[in-house]
Amino acid sequence: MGYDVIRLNGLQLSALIGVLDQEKTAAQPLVIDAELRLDLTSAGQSDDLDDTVSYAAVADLIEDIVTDRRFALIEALAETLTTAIIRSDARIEAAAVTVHKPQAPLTQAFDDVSVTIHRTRSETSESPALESPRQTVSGIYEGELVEDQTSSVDSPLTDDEGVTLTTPTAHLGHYDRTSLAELGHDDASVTDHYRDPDLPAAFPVRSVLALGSNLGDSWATLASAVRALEEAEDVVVVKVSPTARTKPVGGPAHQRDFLNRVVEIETRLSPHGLLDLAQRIEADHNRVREQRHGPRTLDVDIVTFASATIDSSRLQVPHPSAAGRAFVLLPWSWMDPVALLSGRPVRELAQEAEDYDDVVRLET
Ligand SMILES: Nc1ncnc2c1ncn2[C@@H]1O[C@H](COP(=O)(O)OP(=O)(O)OP(=O)(O)O)[C@@H](O)[C@H]1O
Ligand SMILES: Nc1nc2c(c(=O)[nH]1)N=C(CO)CN2
Repeated sequence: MGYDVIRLNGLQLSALIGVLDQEKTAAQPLVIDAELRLDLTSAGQSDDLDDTVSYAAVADLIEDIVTDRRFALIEALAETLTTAIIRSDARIEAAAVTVHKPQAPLTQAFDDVSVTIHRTRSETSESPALESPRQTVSGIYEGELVEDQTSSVDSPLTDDEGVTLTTPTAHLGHYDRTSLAELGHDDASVTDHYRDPDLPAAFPVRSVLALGSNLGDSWATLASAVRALEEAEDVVVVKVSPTARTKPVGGPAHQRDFLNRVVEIETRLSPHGLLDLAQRIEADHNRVREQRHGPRTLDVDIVTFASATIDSSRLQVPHPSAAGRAFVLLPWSWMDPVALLSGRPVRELAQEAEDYDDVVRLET
């Protein structure tokens, strides 16, 4: 599938929206942009409206929500619109909505203020995979941060009474920009934190891992590696990509095709702690390193770790080769159609990768 998008830009509406009293009684203009990601191949070929999502229907949906509901924050409106758009049609894989508030009550002259929310279908809480981490967010983001930070550094995660938590999901919250902004932490401070790759995370962070296998029963090995991640302490598996059959990139000739998958996790492990876990899982699956890029029962690479850039003797993040490997990028984009790597859409990077045509999706 290509990188297909329907865009509706500059939809002009007015609404009662804002935190200030004056905004609760007088409507003000809003401008809304919406971007929908879906496969437009059949519409492009059939020229039939039934094969696509009508932008007019999207405009009506947005207008209904803006008119019928009241929000204090443009974040909340953008979130509601994004989720509603994705749920309005099963073919929409992801959506992004920007809400501009050009007459926001600021004392300074300004051009525009806006918020953009990106969501994939799996993030709109229809997916059970995301529900457990999201349910646990409040404990971490509503005032327990300081205790969490100190206790997470060198002791197992504990609850309020100091009892060790037994379920891996119980202590992990959803990490996103809004939560950090609310706490006065921006991405830069999070990135700084990981400049010491041995420091465990103060926040549960998202990390993307790439799995590959071309020796033994690769299908079973990848399934077992995902299980090992699910069972690992301090890790919650959030999403798992479909499996790809891929031609070997580099390494000796006449290797078998690989099976590749990508997994998104949330973790409080340090970057080096996560690398140790990845290497333990490789070792448990009889990984023997013989040749660079040679056949392997299991390879587990860390592709990203929050927004960190890490360059230690053992670990480079983002993984230095990931941006050019369709065998990583394509499964990642199937799992998360709006994923970014170093600011670039993963789907675009995949299309530019030399091995793009050598990747076959095996599952829906
Ligand atoms: N992001 C990363 N993820 C995993 N290993 C990494 C990463 N960055 C550096 N390394 C280091 O790379 C070393 C070699 O890893 P490995 O044997 O898996 O390489 P490879 O699979 O042959 O090649 P590639 O790293 O290109 O996939 C590991 O011992 C590890 O310390
Ligand atoms: N198709 C494919 N090619 C590779 C892979 C892999 O996982 N899939 N891993 C490599 C080294 O990690 C080298 N080459």
